Parts: sequence; C-alpha cells; structure tokens
Amino acid sequence: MQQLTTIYRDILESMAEGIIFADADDRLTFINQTAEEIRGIKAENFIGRTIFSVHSPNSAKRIKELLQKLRDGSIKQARRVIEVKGRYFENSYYPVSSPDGGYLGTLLISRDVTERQQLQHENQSLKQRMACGSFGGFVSISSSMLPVFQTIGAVAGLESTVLITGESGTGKELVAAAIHRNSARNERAMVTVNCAALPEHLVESELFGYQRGAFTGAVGNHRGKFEQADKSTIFLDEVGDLPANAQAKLLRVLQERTVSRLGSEKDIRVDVRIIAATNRNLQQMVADGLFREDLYYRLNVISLPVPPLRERREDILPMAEFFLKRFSERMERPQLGICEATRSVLLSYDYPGNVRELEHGIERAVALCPGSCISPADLPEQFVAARSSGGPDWQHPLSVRAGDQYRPDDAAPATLANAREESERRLILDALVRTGGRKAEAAKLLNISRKTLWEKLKLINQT
Ligand SMILES: Nc1ncnc2c1ncn2[C@@H]1O[C@H](COP(=O)(O)OP(=O)(O)OP(=O)(O)O)[C@@H](O)[C@H]1O
Repeated sequence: MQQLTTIYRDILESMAEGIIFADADDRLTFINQTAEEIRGIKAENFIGRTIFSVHSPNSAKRIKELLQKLRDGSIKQARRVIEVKGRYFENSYYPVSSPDGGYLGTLLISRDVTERQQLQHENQSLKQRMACGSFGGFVSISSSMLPVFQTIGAVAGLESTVLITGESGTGKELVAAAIHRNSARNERAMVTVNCAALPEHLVESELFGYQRGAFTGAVGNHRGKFEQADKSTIFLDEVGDLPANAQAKLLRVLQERTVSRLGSEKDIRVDVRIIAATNRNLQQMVADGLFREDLYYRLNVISLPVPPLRERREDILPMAEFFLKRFSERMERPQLGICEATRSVLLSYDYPGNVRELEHGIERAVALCPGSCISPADLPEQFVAARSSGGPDWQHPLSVRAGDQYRPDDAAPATLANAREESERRLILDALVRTGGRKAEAAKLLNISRKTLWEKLKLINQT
C-alpha cells in the first residue's frame, strides 16, 4: 500500500500540470513541483497551511465559498482562468470523496493555457475588427476571410515579398494597402503600378526610369516607380501581365535590389518592399512558358489568396449596407434601405466581378432609386436576370433562389392574402437559409411538419 502511495506521489510530482490537494479541513497536504513553479512558492513552506494561503487575500473569500459548494455537492466542479506574470492558467477544482461519499478534500489542477488564451483573444479581436468593418476599410464577417486578416497581421511587420492572388475585384489592392499601412514603411505612401495598364513599350521606363536621351522624347531624367518607392512599398498589380523583358528586369531588382534607368549603366540601390498581385494562374503561366519560373518563386515568398465573394456569401449584405451608406453620403441622399426582395436577389447572385461588381451595383441603385428603399428594379439587370433564370438551389447556405423570383409587387403586397403569403414565404426562405437548406431542420424551426413544408415549397415554386 505504502509502495502504491509512493508511485502515485511520483506520478503526481512528474505531471506538467500544477497539482494541489487540500484536505477536508482545507489544509494543504500536497503541492507538486509544477504548482510550485506556477505560483512561485516552495511546497515545504505551505504544507499544513490552509489552501487560502496560496491565494491572494482578495480571492481567498471566493475560494472559501467555492470549496463549500464543492463540499456540499451543490456544484460538481469549478473552473476559472487566472493570469500569473503574463501567463494564463486554467484552474480546475474537483471534490474528492471516499467510497462512502464522505468529503476527503479538493483537488486543484492548474493547466497552462496561455497559447489557447492568446489565440482566443486574437480571434475575438479580429472578429470584432472584421464585424465593425474597421480592419483598414475592410467589411467582412466571413470566417473565410480570417486567414487573410491573420496573414496581413503576421506579414505586415516583415520585409518579405508577398504575392496576393484571387479573382478580379476580390479586394487584393485593399489587402496590399493594409499590409503597407501596418508596416514600418507606412510613413511613405505605397507606390502602385498596374502592370496590365502599361503599354508594353512603356513598362520598363515606367518601372525603372530613364536617362535624358535614352530614346526619342526622353528630354529629361525620369525616376521610375522603383526609385519613387524607395523606403516604401511598391505594389505590382496584375504582375502576370508583365512582358518577358520586363520580367527579366524585375527579377534583377528582386535579386540585387538595384535598378538601372533606361539609357544608363549606373546601378541605383533601392530599399523597396515588394507586394505583387495577380488574378491569373501564375503557376499555369509558368508551365505554359509565359511567366518566368525564377521570378514566380521570387515573388511567391508568402502567398496570400483572397477568396471570391461567392465563397463568402455572409459578406454580401454587410458589404451592400456599407456601400449603400457610402454612396448615400456621397450622393447626398438620405440613408436608403434595402427592400427584403432585394436582399434575396443580392444573396443569390454569383458576382463574377466580385466585390467591385457589388459595389458598382449598389452605386447604380443609389443613383437610380426613386424611393427610400432599394428595390430589385434599381439593381443592374444581370443581378435580377440570374435570379429569374436560376433553378431551385436550396443546398446553398445563403442562396434563396428557388421560387423566390422577383415580382414587382414583392416590396408592397397589395392585399392581406398577398401579405400573408409573402411573409410566410419569407419565413420559410429565412429558415432554409439559417439551416443551410436542410428541410427537416427548417421544418422544426418553423414548427411545422416536413410534409407541410414540402407542400408550401411546392406552392412557392409555382409562384
Ligand atoms: N472587404 C471589402 N470591404 C469593402 N470594400 C471592399 C472589400 N473588398 C473589396 N472592396 C472594394 O472593392 C473594389 C475592388 O477591390 P480591389 O481593387 O482591391 O480588388 P482587386 O482584387 O485588386 O481587383 P483587380 O484584380 O481587378 O485589380 C474596391 O473599390 C474595394 O475598395
């Protein structure tokens, strides 16, 4: 028996968790090494004293009440997180009983949960920043954007080259601006170059500059974008559109951090952080021999993919509201609302042009809307057309396409029957949206049978 007790002691001693045991009189009978380290105490000085002596006077009263509840069985266990010298510990209290149910004491286990706690804080603050749209002008509540925000936070302070990928209009330039704004280079403005918009014969002179007389018309010296971005960030948008000779020159800048102007042999040192973006598949372009492989690897040090809007539909309505406010203000209109039917149209469109398309759509609607609430008729034609032609799609979490085709009277039902029907339809759609299209769950939510839901859906699909 004695041997067994010694083994248990050794086990408890060697545990990475802090273990403290207080007997039925609240006296400490065991404190392991980890608990000593966590609390900065020596066990020998505390054994025999009450458990309250290892707590601050402020928490002693609370612990006393807690132990009483564990003793009388009104709670089965208790858990709380405490901070000790910048680290977080989760303290769990468990009552220990004898086989006949008598109270033997309380076991206190302390686990180091600092990493978990930090991640939770980080996640919470990111979510808050995202939810209130204050992450550098970003609006997003979608969890698929979390990795984007996390990467922005993680790479902003570095000097590494970043390659932002994603379809056109997803917000790549906004991402680049957020990285720059959060970097040590933010005192100088980021220099943006749209590589696709530069005529081929001007790419090199624009990027690297020219010396007087370098070509006909070069009447003075010209600093290129790289020189202009010295001590700052250069954003190479649509980098996949760079012609081959400019790709070779860009590679040289990345390797040597120097540029030479057209018509000059002199190397000029530049201290530039490079962020590039593309909506092209650069890897495929490399495979097709259209983009230099060595340049691709130099650019793709940290890759940051931005998801298309259709893959983060939760963002559609918050963004629509954001743009609505922005354009109402700009056009000096009283704040407009979004009609219910318009919300459904907005949610069911696929946005091949991503956020930019939504933004322009709302801008147009604000300009054209005759009333106080944007109706589907104010939206670009393709938004509504896609909806009318689309078949039922209950499977998509936020698609409310099926049967909810736009009718001009959606916003203002003319009769009581219409109103009842409309509001029933909205409730059903809402339930399907909430349950990700799962009919059984939707029926439960609506407190109707699955059969009734089926029948109502059939009717909706016929309208
Ligand atoms: N999360 C967002 N919140 C608010 N506005 C956004 C968001 N994402 C994009 N936008 C807006 O959408 C428009 C398009 O964004 P941006 O120009 O950054 O896209 P892009 O991916 O760089 O497009 P392209 O590939 O065509 O250059 C901009 O007006 C931008 O302000």
